[in-house]
Amino acid sequence: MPLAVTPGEPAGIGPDLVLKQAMNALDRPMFAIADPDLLRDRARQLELSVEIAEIADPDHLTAHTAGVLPVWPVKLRAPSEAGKLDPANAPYVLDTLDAAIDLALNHRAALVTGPVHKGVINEAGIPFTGHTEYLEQKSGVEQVVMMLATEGLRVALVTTHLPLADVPAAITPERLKRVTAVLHASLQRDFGCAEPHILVAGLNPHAGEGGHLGREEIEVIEPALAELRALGWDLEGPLPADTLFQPHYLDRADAVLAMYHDQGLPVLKYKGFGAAVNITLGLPFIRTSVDHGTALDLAGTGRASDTSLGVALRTAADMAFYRSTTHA
Ligand SMILES: NC(=O)c1ccc[n+]([C@@H]2O[C@H](COP(=O)([O-])OP(=O)(O)OC[C@H]3O[C@@H](n4cnc5c(N)ncnc54)[C@H](O)[C@@H]3O)[C@@H](O)[C@H]2O)c1
Ligand SMILES: N[C@H](C(=O)O)[C@H](O)COP(=O)(O)O
Repeated sequence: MPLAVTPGEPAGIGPDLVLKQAMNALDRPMFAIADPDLLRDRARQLELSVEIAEIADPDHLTAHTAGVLPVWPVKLRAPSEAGKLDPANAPYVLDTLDAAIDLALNHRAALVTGPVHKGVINEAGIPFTGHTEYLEQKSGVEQVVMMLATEGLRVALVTTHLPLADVPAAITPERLKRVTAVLHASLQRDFGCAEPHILVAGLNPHAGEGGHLGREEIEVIEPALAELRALGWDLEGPLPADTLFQPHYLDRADAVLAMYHDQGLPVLKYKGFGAAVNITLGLPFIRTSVDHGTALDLAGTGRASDTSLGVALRTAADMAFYRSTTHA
């Protein structure tokens, strides 16, 4: 199965990184879903000699040729300049995603996404909080989970892109159980963890300090974990988030479940920014992504690092291989 790559925001670094990766010898075929002229222009700007080869069908792609980027064409809505956002191209970004989702749902590709600019999509009048939520909605599954991974650490999130003030109310026993179930199943299915050991963070400082610094641990998290432990699952917590990210806990853990975005991701990115991958668990197809944003300051300069895109491509390829060999 080939890897379908959406470069994301056309004014960002996504197109640069896909072109850079196309120069490499990749062990699985890759194609971009994008405007071929955007990629030709960006290749010229970066002085990268990549041949843009338009395709009508990704099914015949059997191997990657270094220096050639097959492209499933989707037209820009307006001319795009590196570093300059234009809300007119927000629908283009979603067009590329929709084309990719359609292919992935039909088992014709695994999806690897470049960074989109959530703000400019909203400025265009389109409500959009992130790929994760968009993919959940488009594929009709009840619950997906955002997990970022780097060497030695996996961090999954109970809540994703929502204002901090809305986080406590969003952490319900039902959500916690659904998210933990998706994480548990994915660790078994895709990462070879037969009996996943999951560290669960508390929500409040010191995991609520016995109820003196917040009651969500006592009233929501502990009862939900007790129900899941009755299934035989190896869940440790709720643990104070400030002390759980240390070898004493991490050495025997398969993943950390953080309650919200900025509880878990700063630690993960401090450890592995540029060498991490964002994986959406619970979809009916494989989706990985980069660990960074659109970096408008670097678009078209050649100074953006493509290492995280490399990790995202390898992770998607490894997951596809693992699933094909384990018939998962
Ligand atoms: N996968 C995604 O779609 C994704 C992920 C994160 C952020 N975003 C979006 O990106 C936009 C900008 O976000 P931000 O400014 O917080 O984060 P950012 O990752 O774009 O930039 C943060 C800093 O890291 C640097 N940087 C980022 N990627 C780099 C790379 N590949 N090589 C070298 N340096 C790099 C940037 O130059 C900047 O200094 C926001 O709209 C955000 O929502 C998208
Ligand atoms: N939360 C992600 C991160 O910090 O890297 C990022 O915003 C991308 O999220 P989506 O994959 O949902 O767009």
